[in-house]
Amino acid sequence: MVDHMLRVAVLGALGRMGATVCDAVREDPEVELVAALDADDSREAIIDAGADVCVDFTHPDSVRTNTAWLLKAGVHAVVGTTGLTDDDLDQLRALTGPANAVVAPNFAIGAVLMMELSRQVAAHMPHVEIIESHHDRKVDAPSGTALRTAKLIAEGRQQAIDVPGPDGHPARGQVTEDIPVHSVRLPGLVAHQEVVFGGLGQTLTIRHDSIDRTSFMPGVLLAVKEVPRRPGLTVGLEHLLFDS
Ligand SMILES: NC(=O)c1ccc[n+]([C@@H]2O[C@H](COP(=O)([O-])OP(=O)(O)OC[C@H]3O[C@@H](n4cnc5c(N)ncnc54)[C@H](O)[C@@H]3O)[C@@H](O)[C@H]2O)c1
Ligand SMILES: O=C(O)C1=N[C@H](C(=O)O)CCC1
Repeated sequence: MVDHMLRVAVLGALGRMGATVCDAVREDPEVELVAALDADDSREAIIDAGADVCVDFTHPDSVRTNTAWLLKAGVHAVVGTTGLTDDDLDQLRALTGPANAVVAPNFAIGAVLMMELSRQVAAHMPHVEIIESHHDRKVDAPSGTALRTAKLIAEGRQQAIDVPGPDGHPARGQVTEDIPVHSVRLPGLVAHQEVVFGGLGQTLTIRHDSIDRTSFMPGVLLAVKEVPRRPGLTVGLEHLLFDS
């Protein structure tokens, strides 16, 4: 357990999210920014700075090795970068022990609620498609949030009586967990998602919009403060919000 002000490092500090996280950490009196690193910097600086926790908002290609390195080095990891597969998560889980990790595809509280509500609705309205819309500099599609939403909806659908049959979904988005996901990439957008359910003579749409990257900061700071006391790997911010 940490008995001093929590020392925080940020990987990806020059990026859109990393720079916003650095500002948020600097403004929070309970935590201290001790290292702000980007692609050209050595990760050893995290150790040299005595960081307790490192936040990763880098790139889907680097997040696996960054997180494995942090856990082996005994630094708690808060990971917002998308692209980790279930196999990656299993491998990272096996590396926890010296340190813990919280991985979340979306740190916005509203997005977490959108995903949880979608899981609940899917038990009653299993016919569903996802439309996710992001800024045009985003490197991955579908978004991590959409993939996680599909996984949670698949869990919810297991409670449903009227499960949709395998009708193919021809050429309509990328099908994941038997759910078509449509990805829109446009300048002017930040991060948005609609989960559209259809039933007999009715639809239900759950929509979340991040209109500014500050929307993710309360969730990131919560994870930074919680990760030292959450043993192992925690996937999804909902566990920090809803689990006792
Ligand atoms: N979980 C969430 O709430 C959430 C929110 C927004 C974005 N994201 C995800 O965060 C990631 C980053 O998004 P962004 O918009 O900030 O991207 P970005 O391209 O603006 O920033 C990424 C930064 O990481 C740096 N970088 C790349 N490899 C690195 C490495 N090995 N070590 C250190 N720095 C490295 C880049 O130089 C860049 O400055 C994406 O995967 C995105 O999907 C997640
Ligand atoms: O801007 C991004 O990139 C975002 N990525 C996450 C995702 O892929 O779900 C979260 C929202 C913003």
